[in-house]
Amino acid sequence: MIRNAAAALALPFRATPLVATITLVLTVFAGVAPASGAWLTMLLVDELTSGTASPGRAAFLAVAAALVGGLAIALLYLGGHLGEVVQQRVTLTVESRLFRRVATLPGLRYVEDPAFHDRLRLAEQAAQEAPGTISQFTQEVIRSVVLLVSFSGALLVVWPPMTLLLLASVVTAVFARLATARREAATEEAWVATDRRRLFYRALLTDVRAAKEIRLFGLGSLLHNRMIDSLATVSGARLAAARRGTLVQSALALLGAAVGGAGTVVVVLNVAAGRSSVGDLVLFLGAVAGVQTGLSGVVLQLGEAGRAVTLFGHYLDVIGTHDDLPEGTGTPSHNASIELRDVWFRYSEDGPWVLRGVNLTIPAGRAVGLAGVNGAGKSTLVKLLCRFYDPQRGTITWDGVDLRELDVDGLRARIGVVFQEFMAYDLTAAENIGIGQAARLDDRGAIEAAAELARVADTIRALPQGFDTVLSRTHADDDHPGVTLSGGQWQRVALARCLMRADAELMILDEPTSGLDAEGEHRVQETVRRHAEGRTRLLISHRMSSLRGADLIVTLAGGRIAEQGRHDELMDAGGEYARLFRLQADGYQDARVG
Ligand SMILES: Nc1ncnc2c1ncn2[C@@H]1O[C@H](COP(=O)(O)OP(=O)(O)OP(=O)(O)O)[C@@H](O)[C@H]1O
Repeated sequence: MIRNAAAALALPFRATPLVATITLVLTVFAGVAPASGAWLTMLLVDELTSGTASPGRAAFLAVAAALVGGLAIALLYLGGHLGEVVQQRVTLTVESRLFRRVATLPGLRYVEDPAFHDRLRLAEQAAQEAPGTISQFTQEVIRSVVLLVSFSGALLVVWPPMTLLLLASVVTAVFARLATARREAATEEAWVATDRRRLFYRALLTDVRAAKEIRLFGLGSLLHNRMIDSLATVSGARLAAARRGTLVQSALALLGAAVGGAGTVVVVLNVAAGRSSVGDLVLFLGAVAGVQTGLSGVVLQLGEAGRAVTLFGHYLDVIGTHDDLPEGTGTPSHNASIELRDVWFRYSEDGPWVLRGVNLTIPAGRAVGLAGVNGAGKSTLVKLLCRFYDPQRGTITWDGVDLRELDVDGLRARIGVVFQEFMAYDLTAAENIGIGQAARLDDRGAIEAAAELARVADTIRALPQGFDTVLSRTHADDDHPGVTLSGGQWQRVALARCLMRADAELMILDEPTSGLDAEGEHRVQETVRRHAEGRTRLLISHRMSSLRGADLIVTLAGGRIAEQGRHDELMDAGGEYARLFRLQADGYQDARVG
């Protein structure tokens, strides 16, 4: 808690040292002003009721009291504005640090972990709320501490026990508020998973990709009910926490009023008995009102700040998250010969093994076809080659060097991939292709050449704004009307994106032509074959005919390599490959086909 609060408090000074310091100084002045005003008013009342009042002195005191009052208000506004400046800078700093950490996580472990997403949501919430809440609270505390100290000094002069009584009620209120804040933060943490489901249903209801199924299967009410149920559960829990907090606050406010009232009676009796002056009474009333108002502000904000500080811990956790893969430093050679030795892999410690001792050589410059039933582990193997995870046992080497020893960005720069679940970005056609090599995002020649290779260039040129057409209906506007491509056209765009990496030594194509029409598939395969000649290729497909021309065909079954060889060898062997090949070939037999 203390570590979180210290880090949160240090943030404004890190984000904008000068403005934060000026704000701090102004805040101290703003705290001193009310007590100075009350003191001057006491002197004025005593002057007027002394019986020997000097008009010049009285007028001076009146002007001074008015000036101090005006200055206090001006300082309050100025401090408020500077506080806003600090808050904006801090928000920028924390958001930047948070998402830099997320953007630079090398592996997929955290991104696939729901607990990490929950922490990230809490961290983002804290990053947005905490700096403002905490810096406002800090200002309030400084102002109130100065106020409390200065008025306590004044109270000590009038009636010392009152100072102790007020301080005691302050300490009680502070502890009660902190306990409530902790409960509120715990509520937030406990319900974040439920809230995640609410957001999931909410996103589904508005997702254009889900819209067809939601309508056809009539899922609208179901999803809506689930979303509202999640919301009701979370808001019920929040209300319960808030209710307890309000009860405690009200009780404390009554206690404060009783203490103030009792003190006032004592001082009034003292004035009536002639032991204190009327000025003392004025100062006392001003002090009690000032301290109670100031403190109720602090105590109210204390709840918000306490909650923000607790949640801020998640922000510190996220930015302090260690890489999910150990860092390598080696540069991969240009010779992409790949070797898997007894590779075992599973997605979680208690999950089933997906790969169970895979041994495979992918020779440099050769094409290897990979086949296997659904769930055999083909895409998993691709993810290991891209080093999104490390195998639990065994090694994968690139030209003899373990992937763990290579710089991960350097390794990935040498690989061009069409993933089975490729992304369709809501960007222009040129950007959708160019991001395959971000450094050449503006190289229109290279982008068009890649589109030609993937045989999608003519389709794109025919769009309303050619390569500048936004491939999205969601993010289009009047000036940039968007279009929706067909599934096969998108697949060609993804292939063009992969082909942007003209110098990639390893090309991985995971079902790259499954959505293409028969002629398109044939042509694309021909073009890719010619273009990728001499590079190491891993081709995954359920269409056995696509793999036929590969230098080596491998089938995965039960997490192991079941067979490998050239097409003719595997057909002669009569194993799983031959069985699947014949099955698919039979599907094309028709007496009318010559
Ligand atoms: N991110 C993940 N977390 C946990 N399990 C996963 C993950 N991705 C895949 N799996 C599991 O790993 C196994 C292999 O999946 P993989 O996607 O590698 O199969 P595949 O051979 O590519 O299948 P398909 O032919 O259907 O594309 C499956 O049982 C799947 O449920």
